[in-house]
Amino acid sequence: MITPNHVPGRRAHEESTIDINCDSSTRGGAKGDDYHALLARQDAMRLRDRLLAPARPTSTARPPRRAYDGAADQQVIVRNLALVTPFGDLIAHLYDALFEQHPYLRQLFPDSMEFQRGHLERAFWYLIEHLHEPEELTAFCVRLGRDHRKLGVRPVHYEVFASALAEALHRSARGALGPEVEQAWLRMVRFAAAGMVAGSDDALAEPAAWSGTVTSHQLRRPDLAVLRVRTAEPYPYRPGQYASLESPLLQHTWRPYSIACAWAAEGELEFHVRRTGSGGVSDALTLRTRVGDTLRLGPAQGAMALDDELSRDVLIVAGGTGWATARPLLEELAARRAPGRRAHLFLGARTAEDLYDAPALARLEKRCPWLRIVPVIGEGPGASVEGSLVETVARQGNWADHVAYVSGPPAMVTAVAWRLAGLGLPADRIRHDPVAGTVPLPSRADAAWPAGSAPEGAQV
Ligand SMILES: NC(=O)C1=CN([C@@H]2O[C@H](COP(=O)(O)OP(=O)(O)OC[C@H]3O[C@@H](n4cnc5c(N)ncnc54)[C@H](O)[C@@H]3O)[C@@H](O)[C@H]2O)C=CC1
Repeated sequence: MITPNHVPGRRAHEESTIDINCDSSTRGGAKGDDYHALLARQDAMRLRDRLLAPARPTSTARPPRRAYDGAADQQVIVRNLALVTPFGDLIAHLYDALFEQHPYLRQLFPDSMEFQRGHLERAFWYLIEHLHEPEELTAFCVRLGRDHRKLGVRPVHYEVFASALAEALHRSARGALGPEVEQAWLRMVRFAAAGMVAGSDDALAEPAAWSGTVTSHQLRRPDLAVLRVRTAEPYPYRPGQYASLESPLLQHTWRPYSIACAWAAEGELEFHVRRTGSGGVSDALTLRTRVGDTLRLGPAQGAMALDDELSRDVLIVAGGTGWATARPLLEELAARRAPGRRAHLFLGARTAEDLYDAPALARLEKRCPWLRIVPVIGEGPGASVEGSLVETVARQGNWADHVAYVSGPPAMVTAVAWRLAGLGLPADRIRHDPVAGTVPLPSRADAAWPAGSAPEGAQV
């Protein structure tokens, strides 16, 4: 079996710290916590090496690796896709091979691999689609590598992954895979891995994951909770970004939730969670989490932050708990809006009671005369007479000169984004977080969700 000691190109300081094949018996009873303690020690050594090494540019400033001809590999891979699709089978073979070769790695993954497989499939499609754009691909992989630290993934695992992929490609192609196709796939994955390692290296000075204590838990609707969480260490983020949360009730299962406050007053972050079914993270966070419980948070992510220059009027369209993304943006706007600029908030809710954060809305409305708030109620008392959220937005303004921020159910985000694009708003001014689904969006911001995460209710 491959161990880190056999992995080519591995740096000396990685040799002594982690044996990825270790299990509880070989580690004298070491379980997941000890594994993460080992990783933290390894990170500290990598950081020390880095600080003592001569200065080098960060990944964002790093020039693209010109030697890699991604476009050529893209052609080879695309021409031979039939050999290894559907990816569902390839990915099943891949994880089988990975866990056969390195059983210890199984404990880094959730019990159910369903989401994981979906994410990897999306990641493969994303890689293949962007292989001719190395800069964009590198930026994506750098972000992914930073995020993967929370999962316990370390540089050495990428080569192990490539080896399992090679095995899976052959199993999928049933002996018909030539060396040209195999090598194109492996070069693609190693190119991505190099970006992820760079992202992980750049993030060495921050925790792989933040520990947070629940300080408040309010059930605002039978299926909707507002939680406040105080992190042990400062948690850097920009208003509009999201964090992946892991509950101790469902280890290794992470779900993204917007950080619903612009600033962490007294070190506390706010999250709004709608329960989407039984047994999942949203179920744990709404119905089975109490004050005093500890959650883990991945690094803040997402491209929904306000521009540095606020030179345009702003349109915000939010549906349901998508309000959690909208609220911090408005709070930040209230603090640094350019004189004369206006903002419009269209907030969709199933019923009037589902406007679950009415006091915060009322405060904003009172404080911000430049803000127009349009609640769009789906049914019952106060139901909108203008139709759906999308229709109401389309009817109530000329949005072509605005910058728009859209958050909510994936189908809503997709519908609003297309409608706004149809009304003349350029795609690069329609901002939204990644949307898992099969319908393409007008912008190209719909990159794959980070591994181990998916929006609650996402149609992966
Ligand atoms: N909790 C959080 O921090 C965040 C959650 N989200 C996502 O927002 C969604 C919120 O779910 P719920 O609160 O249950 O919202 P919901 O299902 O109650 O929908 C809220 C509103 O969105 C609109 N809408 C829903 N489906 C639509 C469709 N197919 N087309 C057009 N408009 C539609 C309607 O106006 C509806 O009243 C989830 O998918 C979640 O992943 C997004 C950002 C942050």
